[in-house]
Amino acid sequence: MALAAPGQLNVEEIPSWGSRSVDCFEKLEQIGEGTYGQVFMARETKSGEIVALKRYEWTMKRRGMLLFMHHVLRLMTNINFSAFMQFPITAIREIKILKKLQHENIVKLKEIVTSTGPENDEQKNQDGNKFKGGVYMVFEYMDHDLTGLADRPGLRFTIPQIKCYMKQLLTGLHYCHINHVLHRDIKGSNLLIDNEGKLKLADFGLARSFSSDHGGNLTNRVITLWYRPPELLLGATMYGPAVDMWSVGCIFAELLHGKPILTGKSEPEQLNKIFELCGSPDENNWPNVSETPWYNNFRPTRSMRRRVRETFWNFDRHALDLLDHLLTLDPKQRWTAKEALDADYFWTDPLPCDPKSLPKYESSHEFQTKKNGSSSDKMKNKLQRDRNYNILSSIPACLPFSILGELLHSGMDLIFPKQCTSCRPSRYPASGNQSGGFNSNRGAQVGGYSANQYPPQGRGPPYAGTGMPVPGPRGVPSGYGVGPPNYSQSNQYGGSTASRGPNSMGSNRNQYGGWQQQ
Ligand SMILES: Nc1ncnc2c1ncn2[C@@H]1O[C@H](COP(=O)(O)OP(=O)(O)OP(=O)(O)O)[C@@H](O)[C@H]1O
Repeated sequence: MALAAPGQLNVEEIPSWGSRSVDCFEKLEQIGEGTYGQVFMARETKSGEIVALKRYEWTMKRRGMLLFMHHVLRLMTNINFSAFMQFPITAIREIKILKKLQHENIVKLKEIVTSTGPENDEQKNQDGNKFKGGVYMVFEYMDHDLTGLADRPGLRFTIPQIKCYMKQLLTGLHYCHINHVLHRDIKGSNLLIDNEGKLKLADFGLARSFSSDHGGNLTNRVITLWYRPPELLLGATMYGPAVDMWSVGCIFAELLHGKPILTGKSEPEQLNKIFELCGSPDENNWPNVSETPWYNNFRPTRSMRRRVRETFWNFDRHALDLLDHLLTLDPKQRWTAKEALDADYFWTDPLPCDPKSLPKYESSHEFQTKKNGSSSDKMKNKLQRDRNYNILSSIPACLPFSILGELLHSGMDLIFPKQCTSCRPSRYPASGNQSGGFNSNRGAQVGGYSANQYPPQGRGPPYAGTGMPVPGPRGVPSGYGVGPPNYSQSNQYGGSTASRGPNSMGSNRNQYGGWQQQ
């Protein structure tokens, strides 16, 4: 059998997904810890190809439910799961959606492999009812995630580099949105980057399909708190791609500012921080906001004015313009991915750099950078807290049927066109120069990035009116209710010269890599 070239696992030669054992791979190192299991760097023994294995382990005590899930799985993924029926819903979603999405800015799911049976006799004797073993999703290996990369001591992102990453993020997201998929968990640790400078969206465990005529009833407790838009925090259950665009705005500001900008520790606090920065919502800046389910519970008692431009006065005008349109309270007025890609920011000097010109770093994932910074016990506890905070960890216990309903619905309205072609010590400080045209100069302008941590993912307990505390977001001091956020005014990089010259990410402003629009 011919050896697979890197990036080309022998998927075609594999009879069917799920039929191979994980023993075909040699485990090298743990690189991630997610809600349901770990992520490992591994080598396929035959081909030598390096991949990432995301392991799902789930036990289910009730056989009826198990059989039901098996049926659902078969219906939704066309994969025969008979050998490994214990499987979380988030994984079903991820597989189903990733099988359909094929794009250079979306991580490639290559195969699914299994490990059947109990892991050891002790476990087996403890509870004979449990179904043990695991299911592993085999992904192309990516050297970094954005959070891990940005956490590297001394690493500075330049403005062309930030533009390059942002452009790829928007490109991948645009592809998702035109294919009616909402990601619903855009954050740094879900943006994978390889040593070729390619950025890819990952972790589609919370993703779902949508249609424009969708009647609503989507869950509003999705998206990691710091990146969650105001409409979800106000209880909206009818929403669209704009939710992802808010997260993009948060990431963009974070890249330039040097640290996360909206770091609430609870949903009410998060809303308060949003209002302090973006102003209080009213019928003028957000028509029909008063109709959002929790508006009366959370509407600010005092009027606050929008302070985005004055807070980030040190960003250049094009960056500010883009940020202003992304961090727009009203989801209907928020820029789409396409509008953002058309923004002057990406078409003026310094232009986005060529991804290939980016430096090659040693592998860095959030899990590893955190592990290096803390004892392994602390790390375990922290990761456990994060997991507890993730709504998905509670699905089997309290929300199976509602989520399943949503899942089934998503199975019905998933619409794909026939041919879809279409970041802590002090990060990114200011230095260097700017260059125009095709920009391979990474030493140009830079933003700032400094110590802070991401919050745990997802949806916490109900919080209506109470400000119910949720597990803390990784060591962020509370600023709740004590006035505007304390943004440092650093890393100015203004003075762009307008230029529509050739762009390393594509020369025509309105052409995004051969996508099929719909
Ligand atoms: N293909 C990959 N290549 C390299 N690293 C990866 C890959 N996929 C995931 N990782 C690493 O593993 C981490 C966790 O992966 P992922 O977010 O998919 O798991 P998860 O269980 O959904 O996590 P969470 O519950 O935090 O959302 C990522 O942040 C990344 O560092």
